[in-house]
Amino acid sequence: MLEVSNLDAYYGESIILNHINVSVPDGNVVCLLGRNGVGKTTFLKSIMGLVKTPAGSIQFDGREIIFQPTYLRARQGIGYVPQGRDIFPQLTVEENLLLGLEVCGGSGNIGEKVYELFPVLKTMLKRKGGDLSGGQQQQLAIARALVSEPKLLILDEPTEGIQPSVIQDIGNVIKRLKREGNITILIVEQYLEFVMDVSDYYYVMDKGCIVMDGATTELNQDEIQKRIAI
Ligand SMILES: Nc1ncnc2c1ncn2[C@@H]1O[C@H](COP(=O)(O)OP(=O)(O)OP(=O)(O)O)[C@@H](O)[C@H]1O
Repeated sequence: MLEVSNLDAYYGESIILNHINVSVPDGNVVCLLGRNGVGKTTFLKSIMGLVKTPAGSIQFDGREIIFQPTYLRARQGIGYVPQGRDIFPQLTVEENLLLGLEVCGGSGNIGEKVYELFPVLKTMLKRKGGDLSGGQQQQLAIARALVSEPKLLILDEPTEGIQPSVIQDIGNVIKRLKREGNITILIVEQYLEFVMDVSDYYYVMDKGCIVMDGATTELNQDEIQKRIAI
């Protein structure tokens, strides 16, 4: 589904990512772990075309996308939930969800599926996005990305600053989406238990390089904890 090879990324003249190789197979949930500031968000932004990537390859669904603008990457089926969620606080929940349709030109409807996955949103459609709790905003951001039925869903630290019961709800949604099988998921995350609960495969990043990877079932918690501890 997503094959990233020898990818470099820069902010101005500063190199942030160095020869990154990451593979996200069809139907899998893959997590990228690492300390603060090692380049995880930059990696996700590279996939979306939001940073300078002068070298390497990003193949999505068999097609090279590294030179494509962000809107085309989204239109081809990559849904992105950035860190901090980017909910529009003055718009209602429903209006925020409708914005998810803009990816495919603003046509279509919000499918019932989104409300099945996040029942809490259905009870809050007329509320302002800014009045929701952090956990509800995270659910709204994921729901908004799902409205356009992406093939690949990318989540940047979905558990950050969120209470445990909502983390569990989000984990259950990810597992359900995986079971149902129409989506592939890439998650940047620092919460190891969550990674172990939801993912098939993991990568660890340090100083802009991938330093470890493997199947989640074979993950050595102590070793990873050492690599991601601050
Ligand atoms: N817009 C920017 N301009 C210049 N440097 C940046 C910019 N955004 C991030 N950086 C730098 O790039 C490096 C990688 O940052 P990035 O946000 O990708 O790390 P991260 O692993 O996602 O960290 P965190 O978990 O804190 O989000 C850091 O040194 C950061 O200071």
